[in-house]
Amino acid sequence: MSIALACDNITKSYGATTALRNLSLQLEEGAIYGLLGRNGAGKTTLLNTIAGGIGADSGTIEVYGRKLSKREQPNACCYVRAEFSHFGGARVIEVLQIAAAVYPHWDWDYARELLKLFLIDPGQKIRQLSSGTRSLIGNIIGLASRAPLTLYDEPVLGLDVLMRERFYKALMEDYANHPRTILLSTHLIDEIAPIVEKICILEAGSLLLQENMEQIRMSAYLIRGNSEAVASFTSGKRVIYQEAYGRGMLAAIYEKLDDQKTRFAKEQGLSIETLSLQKLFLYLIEGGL
Ligand SMILES: Nc1ncnc2c1ncn2[C@@H]1O[C@H](COP(=O)(O)OP(=O)(O)OP(=O)(O)O)[C@@H](O)[C@H]1O
Repeated sequence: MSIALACDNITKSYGATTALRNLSLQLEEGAIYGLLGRNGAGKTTLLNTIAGGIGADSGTIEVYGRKLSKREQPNACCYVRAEFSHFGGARVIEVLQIAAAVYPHWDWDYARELLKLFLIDPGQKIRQLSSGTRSLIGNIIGLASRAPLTLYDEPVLGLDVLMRERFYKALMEDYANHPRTILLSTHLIDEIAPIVEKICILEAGSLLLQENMEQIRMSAYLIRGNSEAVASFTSGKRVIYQEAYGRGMLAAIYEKLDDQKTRFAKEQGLSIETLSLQKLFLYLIEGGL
């Protein structure tokens, strides 16, 4: 599997605030990645640094094996910012014409299809659109650009549930037909869990976890029961969070459990549940263990 993006040891500070701290990250070609992190974790700074909008203080970025110079905007990359607010006086169609000129793989038929899907009048001016619809313009550009590396910063921010579902479906379908590398930040963690193949969690400017969703589904569990039994079962396993729970204990673990181990836990009177991505995220951040 070849590497689409390699960030090596990136640090970026804004005055006294360090937004990215010695961050290293590799994205494989042909995969959808979810970029998670709480407010201020550094997601936008990372995306904007990759896209060349911000220069890192140190570290290197390679896109498809080519090292970028500071603030270089990689040709292969389309970066969709959180709130599309450019060219307020221009009409939607004019903005798409600009995008068509910028992105070599642009697909006009698909862009028109997306305008219909998202119920957008191409003759309307950007500044007349609601903020959710403006986000959709950015998403149309991200999809129709077919850029080999597409970065979305909170693409569903401000979208109603219907438009969110339409966007997720369009993303999945188009990705299936035109595989590329997509990195997508969001706070709606459980919504993107079925869509992304891998996740990257940022915490305080560093990469806390990078993992396949498949691996997460097999490894993230919540164990509940009598304190001694929980302690004994989780001993030697990666416990990411624990707390007193009623008269017993609750522990979130990150460890593959085979049928034998699950059976054994149940025999000890413990309850075992798989953790959703959102819960895993919460326990990782809360626990810090
Ligand atoms: N232009 C700026 N000047 C000063 N500090 C900044 C600037 N942009 C970001 N920061 C700070 O850098 C840190 C990372 O911010 P960033 O916007 O990258 O986080 P984020 O993960 O995208 O957050 P959110 O989920 O809230 O959008 C925060 O502490 C933020 O306050």
